[in-house]
Amino acid sequence: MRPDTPRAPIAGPDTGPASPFPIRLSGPVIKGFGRGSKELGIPTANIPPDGLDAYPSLESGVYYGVVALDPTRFVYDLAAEKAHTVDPAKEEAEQQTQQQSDSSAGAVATILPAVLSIGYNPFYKNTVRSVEIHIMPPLSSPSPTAAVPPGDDDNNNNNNNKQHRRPSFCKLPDFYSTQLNLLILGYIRPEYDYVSLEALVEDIRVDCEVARQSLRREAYAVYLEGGLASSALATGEVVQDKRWLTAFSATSLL
Ligand SMILES: Cc1cc2nc3c(=O)[nH]c(=O)nc-3n(C[C@H](O)[C@H](O)[C@H](O)COP(=O)(O)O)c2cc1C
Ligand SMILES: Nc1ncnc2c1ncn2[C@@H]1O[C@H](COP(=O)(O)OP(=O)(O)O)[C@@H](O)[C@H]1O
Ligand SMILES: [Mg+2]
Repeated sequence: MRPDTPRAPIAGPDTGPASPFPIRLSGPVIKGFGRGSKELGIPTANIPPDGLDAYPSLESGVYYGVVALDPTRFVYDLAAEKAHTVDPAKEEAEQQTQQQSDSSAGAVATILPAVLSIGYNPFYKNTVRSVEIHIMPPLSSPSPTAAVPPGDDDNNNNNNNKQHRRPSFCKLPDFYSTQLNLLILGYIRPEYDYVSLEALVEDIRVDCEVARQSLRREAYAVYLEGGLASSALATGEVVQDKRWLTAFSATSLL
């Protein structure tokens, strides 16, 4: 059960990802148990856990990192702060008629911050291990999971309703079967069982904020979109990791 202790606002060393991080994981987005969006209001993109075989001592728990999705299937427009999916069949037809496509011709993947859980979801007592990734808006956008200051709670204004506003989480258009690349950069906490669904949701909300604050540090921000620009911490290894993160083979169109 979750211990009744306060949460640290940042996780992992300030100097940047320490061994075994960064860990590269990749796979198509698969179906989970269908609880994330429906029960918790927190969609999680599940990928097969096979890639973890290379890290047999990696413990179950909550981690933060950065993700990219195959841009021939899913486009996140940073300037417009909007996302849309691409229908591969339509794209192919357009390419055959030599028309220029706005979305996928030479499209480059956008890197976004993420928080993820690896394990058996003790609250739900799963018997199979899952890797579930919640993608967040860029750090330059307002955080949907920021704590609501006391008094700003809509449901508590002007009446005696004791109900608190449920936190909102980032919701994107569905991108099942799209190839997802993930770099895990740090560990946040173990997975717990909870006294209630609300307590689980609140801890995941805090995980999102811990991940965002942790990724804001220079040695982690270099992994994000535009993060290499002026940093002395942008080493050759970081460049290689980002190249891997945003590389998608043409076969993922099939
Ligand atoms: C950041 C994060 C932290 C999580 N922490 C826990 C946890 O401590 N205990 C738990 O049982 N499940 C945890 N979960 C998993 C949720 O219970 C899970 O996302 C939900 O069951 C949805 O599963 P589904 O994708 O199969 O629908 C966490 C998920 C995320 C994204
Ligand atoms: N911010 C987000 N992070 C991850 N997945 C998202 C997000 N927004 C929408 N999705 C979509 O929601 C799906 C996951 O929803 P979820 O309720 O967890 O279903 P499942 O149990 O099938 O994983 C993802 O596969 C993806 O298509
Ligand atoms: Mg899921």
